[in-house]
Amino acid sequence: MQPVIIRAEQVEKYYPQPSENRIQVISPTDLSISAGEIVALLGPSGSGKSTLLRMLTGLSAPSAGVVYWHEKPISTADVNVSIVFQSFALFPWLTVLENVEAPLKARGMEATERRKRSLKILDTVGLDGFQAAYPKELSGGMRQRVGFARALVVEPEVLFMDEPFSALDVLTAENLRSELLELWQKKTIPTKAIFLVTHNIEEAVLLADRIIVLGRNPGHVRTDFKVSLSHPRDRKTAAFTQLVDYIYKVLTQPETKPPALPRLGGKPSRNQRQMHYQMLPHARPGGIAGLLELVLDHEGKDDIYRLADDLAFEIDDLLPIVDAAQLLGFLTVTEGDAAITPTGAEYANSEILRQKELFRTAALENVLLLRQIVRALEAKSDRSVPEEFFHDMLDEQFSEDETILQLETAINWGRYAELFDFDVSRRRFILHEKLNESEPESSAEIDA
Ligand SMILES: Nc1ncnc2c1ncn2[C@@H]1O[C@H](COP(=O)(O)OP(=O)(O)OP(=O)(O)O)[C@@H](O)[C@H]1O
Repeated sequence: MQPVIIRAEQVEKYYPQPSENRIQVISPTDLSISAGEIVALLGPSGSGKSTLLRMLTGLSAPSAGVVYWHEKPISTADVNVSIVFQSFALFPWLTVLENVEAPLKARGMEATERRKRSLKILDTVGLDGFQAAYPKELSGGMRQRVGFARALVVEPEVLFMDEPFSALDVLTAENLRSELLELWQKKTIPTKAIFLVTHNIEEAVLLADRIIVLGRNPGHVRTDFKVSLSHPRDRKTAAFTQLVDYIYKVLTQPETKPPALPRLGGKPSRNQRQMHYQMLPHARPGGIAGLLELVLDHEGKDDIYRLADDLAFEIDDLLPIVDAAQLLGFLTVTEGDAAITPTGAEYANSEILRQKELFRTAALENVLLLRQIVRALEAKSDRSVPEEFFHDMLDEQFSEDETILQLETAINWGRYAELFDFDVSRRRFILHEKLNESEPESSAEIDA
């Protein structure tokens, strides 16, 4: 067991109000950070990730509870941490070298020693030759390298990062992430633990040894688990995708107790494979069409957070719509950037009947549950099947609430695509007339 460096005991954060009520941001929370681990903190907007980070670093005092640093209250301990911010937070009037020297200067280090250390760390993070440049002369990626150099130059025992890669383009972010991981794994830096706040599930799974998911209203730990995948981690492996799917599911079902972590690695079991296809994001076709039109308006590609901003949506409300568009093959998402596919663009540009046709083809190709419903309906001479039949099937994999939501979504999509109808009073699926009359070839497609 590695020693615990930071331990938060029943820490809370609330803001007093003029009235008697107070705004509770973090409810009483226990959390610790041990040597040797990279901990990623995920959670929806406003769940208190940055607030928790600030309390763990000593930047902000908890309203109640205590943060211990090597078992000493943080207020009296000799704390050695650095923080890397999303916004880089560099001094624009100082050169790269002066920016990196600043924290050493603040600690009273003598000039020659501090220059020597700063030049060495600039070299380590790939900024050799840029000492005399000013931040405004640098690209975002280079600026964040300065941010890392400035954080690492003090040789922090714990390195804190608050969404350090989210302001960077995809390739730069990927590059910096793997360089940081290399420094950490080869022990080029003496840092003993890393604490990363992120919105990016894949980033957490790529880097972290442990992932904590916060819930909100008020902020609390929903789940805290170890990631047992070995490095380097490959996004394309089954284990990686299973873990990303699992976290996604936890984040999009804030009211449900997180299920047990799936067994990772190897071939996914039949159930896991099915779940991968059957977990329908709770989105409506109208929402999907709206999103695609907006992406098309933004020249076919945009950052998901910017899209959420434009729509005045919480990111967590937008994610199921993005996920649905992705599942249908209308959108691809890489590292937070959504790009419309040719079919997606055609869908966004078409009139309603053509849209339905495109949706129908995409749904039958990509959504196992819809294929299963249509196939079952076609197999019946009266072209109708009770809802209960699918309810029982889904019930084996999902909670009761989720089963109902899955069926609601399937009914919504199936009706819109004119694949089938649903008789609410008899709770029965009915094969859509048009499908029988005008598309006899659909069963071949369904069997494919
Ligand atoms: N001074 C304050 N007074 C009242 N409420 C505050 C104050 N500072 C922060 N909050 C609230 O605390 C909550 C948590 O904020 P915090 O920035 O820690 O969340 P977060 O999970 O990091 O969010 P994001 O992912 O959007 O950065 C938010 O609802 C915010 O509005």
